Formats: sequence, structure tokens, C-alpha cells
Amino acid sequence: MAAQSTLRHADDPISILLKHYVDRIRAGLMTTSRTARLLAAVVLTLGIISSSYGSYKWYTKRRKEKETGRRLLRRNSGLRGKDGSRTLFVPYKHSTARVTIYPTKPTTFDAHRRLFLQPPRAAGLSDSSYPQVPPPQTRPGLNLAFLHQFLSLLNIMVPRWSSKETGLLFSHSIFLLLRTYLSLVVARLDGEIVRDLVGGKGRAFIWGIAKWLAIGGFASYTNAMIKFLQSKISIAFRTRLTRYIHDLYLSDKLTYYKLTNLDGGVGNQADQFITQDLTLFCDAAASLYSSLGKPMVDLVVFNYQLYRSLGPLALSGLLANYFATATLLRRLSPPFGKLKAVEGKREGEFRALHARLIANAEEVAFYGGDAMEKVELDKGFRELKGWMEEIYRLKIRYNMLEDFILKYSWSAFGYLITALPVFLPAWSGQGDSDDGATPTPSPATTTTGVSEANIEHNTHSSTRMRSFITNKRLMLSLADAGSRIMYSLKDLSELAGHTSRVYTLISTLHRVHASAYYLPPSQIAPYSPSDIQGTLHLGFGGVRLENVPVVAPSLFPSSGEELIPHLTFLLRPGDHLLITGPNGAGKSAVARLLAGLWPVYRGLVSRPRRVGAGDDGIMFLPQRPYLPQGTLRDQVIYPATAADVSAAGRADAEVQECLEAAKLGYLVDREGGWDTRKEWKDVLSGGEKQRVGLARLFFASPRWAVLDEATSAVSGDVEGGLFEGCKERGITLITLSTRASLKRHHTHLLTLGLGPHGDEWDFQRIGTEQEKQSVETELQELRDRLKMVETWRRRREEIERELDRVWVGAGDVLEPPDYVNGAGMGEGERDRRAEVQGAEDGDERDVAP
Ligand SMILES: Nc1ncnc2c1ncn2[C@@H]1O[C@H](COP(=O)(O)OP(=O)(O)OP(=O)(O)O)[C@@H](O)[C@H]1O
Repeated sequence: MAAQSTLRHADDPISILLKHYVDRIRAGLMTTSRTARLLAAVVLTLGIISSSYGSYKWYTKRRKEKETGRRLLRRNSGLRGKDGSRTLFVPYKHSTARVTIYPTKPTTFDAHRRLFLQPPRAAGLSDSSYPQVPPPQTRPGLNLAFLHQFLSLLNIMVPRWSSKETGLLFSHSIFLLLRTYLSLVVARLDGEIVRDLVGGKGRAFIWGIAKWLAIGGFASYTNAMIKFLQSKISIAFRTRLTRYIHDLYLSDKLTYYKLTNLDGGVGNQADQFITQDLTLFCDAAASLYSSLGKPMVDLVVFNYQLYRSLGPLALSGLLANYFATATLLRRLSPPFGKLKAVEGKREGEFRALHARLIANAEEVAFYGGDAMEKVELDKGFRELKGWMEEIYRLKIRYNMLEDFILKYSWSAFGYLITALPVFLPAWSGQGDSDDGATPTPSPATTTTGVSEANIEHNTHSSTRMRSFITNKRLMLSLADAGSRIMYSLKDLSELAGHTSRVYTLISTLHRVHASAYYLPPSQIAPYSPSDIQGTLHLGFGGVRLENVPVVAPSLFPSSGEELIPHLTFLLRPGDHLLITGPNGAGKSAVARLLAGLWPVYRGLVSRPRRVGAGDDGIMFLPQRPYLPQGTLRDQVIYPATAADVSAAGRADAEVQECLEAAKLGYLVDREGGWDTRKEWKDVLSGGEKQRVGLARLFFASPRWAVLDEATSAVSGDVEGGLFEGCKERGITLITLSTRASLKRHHTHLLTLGLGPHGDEWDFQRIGTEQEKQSVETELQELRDRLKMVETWRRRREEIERELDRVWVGAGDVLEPPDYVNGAGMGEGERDRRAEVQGAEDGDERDVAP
């Protein structure tokens, strides 16, 4: 009414409203005192000034942040927070966006270990006598194990009630409820529109269409939001899980190394688990919420509505129908969970083959091994394809049954139910309502039989028509909801497969992280991960091994192979050690023990505390130099980051100095500056790569360094200078090499691979009496061998002379001895010998002078 009245005015209603308020303010100002007006003016001015200042401050801060972001992005760097958080800047549109990553607290890992390593017995995930044994992969499917696994993962995905994910799930639920409500409204409106159309009520019909369009617009927005929130939830889950996994995987416990080399729980497919399986799991989990949550709500609401309009009989029929079909489908459905889990594994194997080829492309190209690699790749793909085809074949039968039940048998059932009020009004919910009381012809005949004389009859018919349409739509929605639930059963089984993969990954990571290899004593194999009794002592001023067996480990739960039974030596700062011995003697194994890669099964290993720079640091340069992604600067400062270096106040000049010390000073100009990014492993030569390793060592300047053939590709003229450079910087060297020429740069020598079985060793100071003695003994041994060779040569000449005299003497053929004539031989053999002898004699005769 108000709208109609304003329309009668000639003036614009907005300007009238504005005028009204201006007049009111003006009247108010007239009545206020001068002081109050002054005060108000001052407050207003101050407000304007402070808000302008605030905006200016905000703007300059934002600009500074953007500049910092651009600079750090260029330098491949970030910021470190006091709480251990890292702030990274990532490219976003034309600028940068700030991302802060908080590390997972160790207490969270401790709390979760119970979920992943000690699942409840009821879940059937563990050995009943030793529940702490990490769960073997149970058959993935809809069972208690799946429930436990999913809830455990949910603990990571939604860590708190106050977390962002809860908010997202809540908003998603609101939109899902809204959509259900809108479906109800649409069902009712549908009935009304048809009723008005049949009743010939033009105005009401048009108004109905208008409402339909308005609701349609709102419903489309709701649907779009549901999809958007579903994707947001999936990404949020993935972010939580990925960060959690990365914190476990890249911990100081070297989980990333031990996972493949010692545990083997996920084979060498950790990458496949973290990228592919995790994504599939998060997508499936997020979509399940809407694909299962919405139809569930629909089912309750629509069933209630149908109960009201169709009565208890219809509802019991509906429920019985659900139950029967769900049971049937569950019985006949193939094990989708298990199939999905195996599919993931096969995908991983195929991907690993490709990753391997990319990593070794140069070697394969040199050998021309493409044909062989192709065979392997084709084989891998054939296996994957076979598996996928098997799954699709299994799905045909199931999909057929599913479609028939959910689409056709359910609609037929729906018609039967909606017909209840028509044929059995007394049984339906409308039994005593007046519009259902009249025995009627079918709705179709009613619509054609509208006449002036039978208004009451028509009213009843159109009401019945409306309720039929509404019920039919409700039935359709219900059938849709029911079928979506049934379809989701399949999705749920597939989710069980993905859940099992992700759960297996996280529990294996926890097992490696906590070294939780508990087995009953009778099942512990010697030198297996369950049999680690030695100690790795960090924070020692030198390097010491005491009665340590050097054992090449094996995957859990097998035994490792003993290379050296007991190794003992002690080095103090300044004791430069050369470890030498034949290939495979266990030189690198000693480095792996010191670095903590291989377990100390027995005895004691002591070493400086940190791996890396500093006075309490020990740095390892491996045989194959590793070049990380990033700038040229990153190659030299690795494993430190640009953030660490700038926090320590170290400049590029220092990095340049280290490059020069490694005889690589030309690199910065050649490659176009410190911020150049390239695929460095392809750009640098073998020797250059090793020298970058040395430059890294100079930059870090640790107290100790272990060089594992780290200069094998460096030219001889440079190598000596590099060793001396290390020593000048106060670095004590432990060099692993087969080249005895490096002895002159060291003070101690450890020789491995001695003795008949190659498991003995010798440790001594270079240049001592004992060492001279041992070199002397070695030389004497060589001289003796040489003498033996001389003796044998002389003896051979004597024998040859003797033979000459025996067989051919001054041109006459002599009688051969008896044994040559074959005394004591068989008849046949004697004849053959005689024949051969005859032939030889003939030859002799021909050539004899
Ligand atoms: N990750 C591993 N798992 C199990 N065994 C290993 C592993 N790495 C090496 N081995 C085995 O340990 C033994 C010692 O290897 P190591 O690399 O220490 O030899 P090395 O003396 O350094 O030889 P080279 O001079 O060829 O480098 C070898 O027999 C090798 O097969």
C-alpha cells in the first residue's frame, strides 16, 4: 500500500526522503549550542585526519609488503617467524600474495600416533596380540576399519571446532538445507501452477510463474554455492593433510630417506600417495558430504511430507523399498574400495617408471636404451590397462541393475504410492479430509470435465490434481534423493579405497618417524629395524665409532647384511682421515652411519650435533652432487635458504669468494647473475657440480666434513688446492676414496675390505713407524712376488730347453718315453694316441732341419 501511495506523488520518492532528512538535520543544528557545534566540527576534523592517516599507513605498509614480496620471490626466499612459522610470497595476478605456514606441533604427532599406530582392536586393523604393530593393509571396504581410518583422517582435516574447515562445512550445510527447502517450495509451487492452469485462474497462474522464476534464480545461486563450497572444502582438506604429511615426511628424523630405504611400507611411491591419492581422497570426501548429506536431509523431509499427505502405509512401503533395494545393491556390488586401492597402486607404478626415465634421461640416451625403456613402459601401461578394463567390466552388470532399480522400478513404485489417496483414501493420510471423500474418476478425466453445473465436484478435482502433482514431484525428488544415496554407496566404497591408501601412508610415516618397529621377541630378526640396540650420540667434539657393526640394512622386518663385524676408531679435530678400500667394502656405509641414515644396530657412534654449518656441525658431500631448484645463489648456500643467509647478515660477496675458492669464480658472469634460475644439473659439467659442492662446504664452514668421492671428477691440479683450502678453513676432513694419492692430505688412514672375506679393517696414523713398517711389508711382499715370477720364468725356460732336448736332438727324432706310448691305456685310446703321434711325428719330420 505504501508503494502505491508514493507512486501517486509527482516527485521522486528518494529525493523526498532525502529532503526530509536534510530538513530534520537542519532543524536539529538550529537548536544546538555553538560549543556543541564547535566540538562536533573538531571531532569530525579529527576523524577525517585520523582516518586519512590510517589509510596512508595501510597503503604504505601494503606497498612495502608487496615490494618485500617481489624481492623475496626473486631471491627464492621467505621470512621466518619466532614460532617456527614460515612466510612465503607466491606470484598472484601482477603482484604477490602472502602465505604463512605454521608447523605441526610435536605434541599433535604424539597424540595422533595412537590413532595411526594403535588402532582399536574392533577396527580389525592390527594383530590382536600386538596392537601396536602398524596396521597391515586390510581389505578396503565399508567396514569398521574404514570408519576408524576416516575418523582418524578427519582429526587432521578438521582439527578444531573453531577451524576454518568447520566454518566451511557449516556454510555448506546451510546451503544444502536451503536447497532441500527450495525443492519443497518448488514442489508445492508446481502443484499450485498446474491447479491454477487447470482451474483457468489467469492472474494466479501468472503470479505463480513469476514466483517460479524468482525461486529458480535463488535456487541456481544456491546450487552454484554448493559446488563452490564443495571445492573449497576439498582444497582445505588437502591443504591440511598435505602440510601434515610434509611435516612428518621432511622431519629431522630423515623420514623421506628411511621410508623407501628401511621401511618399504609404501614402496617407492610416496610421491604418488602424496599427490594423486591424496587429491582423490579429498575430492571424494568433500563430494560425499553433499552427495550423501543432501539426500539424507531430503529423505527425512520428503518422507515426512509424504507421510502427511499419503499416510503411514505409503511411508512403510517406501521405507521397505529403500531397505530391500539397498540390501540387494550392497550384496551385488563388486568390492569397489579394494579395486580403487589397487588401481591407485598400479597408477603409482606406471608413474614411477616415467619418473625414472626422466631422472635418467641422459644415461639412457647415451646407452641408446630407448627401445628397452619403451618395452618396460608399455608393460607397465598394459598392466594398468588390464586392471582398469577389469573394473569397467565389473561395473557393467552393476550399473545395469542399479539403473533399473533406481530409475524404473522406483518410479513404478512411486506411481503406486501416489495413487493411494485416489484408490484407497481410507488408508491414506487424507482418509477423513473432505476432498478425498468423494469417489472419483481419474484425475485425467477430471481435468476435461469442468462445467458450470458441477463446481463442487471441480473444486475437489482440482484440489486432488494439485495434491497429485505435489506428491508426484515429492516422489520424484525422493526417488532422486534415494538413488543418489544408492549411487553414493558406490562412491563410499571408492572413498574407502582412497582412505585406506592415505591412512596407510600416514601410519607408515608415523612408524618411521617414531621408529615404532615393535614385534614379539620371537619374531625379531637380527639386524632388522626391530633390533636396533646401538646409540647415536650427538654433540661429541670429534668422531668416534666403538664396536659398531657396519650393516647394510634391509626392509622391515628382514635382517640386514653385515659388512664389517666391529669397527672402532676415534678422531679429534685436526685428525684428517682417509677411508679407503675396494668397491663395495663399506666406505659410504660409514658415512651413512655417521649421518644417521643407517641405524646403529650395536655399539656407539658419536659425532658433532648438527648436520650442516657451525662449530658443532658436520657436513656430508655425497658422491653424486645434488643441485636444488632455484637461483645460482641457492646452489652455493644450500642447504641454507636465502632467508637464513640474509638473517645472518651474509652478503653475495661472501658467496662469490667461496665460488672463487672452488675455482668457479667465472660462473656468476657466465650464467648472468646470482638470481638466474636454470636446470642446474643440465647446465654444469660433472667436475663443476662437484666444485659447487666444495663451494657449499666453504660457505657453510662446518667443523667437520665427510667427502664421499666428492672430488673424483675434479681435475688433479685443482683437487689438492681444494683439500688444502678446506684445512685452512679449519675443517677436519673424512675423505672416502679409492685413490691412495689423497693420503698426503690426511693424517689417518682407515683401510676397509681386508682379509679373506673382505670384512677386516686397519686404522693407523699416516707417517708413523707402524705405517712405514706396513708399507715396507707391502713392498717386501711385492718384491717377493716379483722374485717368484722371475723364478717361474727361469723354470719355464729350463723346461722348454729340456723338452727341446728330449723330443728333437740335433735333427734326430728321439724315442718318446713310455707314458707317451700309452702304457696302461685301453686299446682304442692307444690307437688314437698313436695316430696323433704319427701325425705329429710327420710334422716334426717336415719341419726338422
Ligand atoms: N641402501 C642400501 N641398502 C642395502 N644395501 C646397500 C645400500 N647401499 C649400499 N648397499 C650395500 O652395501 C655395501 C657397501 O656399499 P658402499 O656404498 O658402502 O660401498 P663403497 O665401499 O662406498 O663402494 P664404492 O667404492 O663403490 O663407492 C655394498 O655391498 C652395497 O651393495
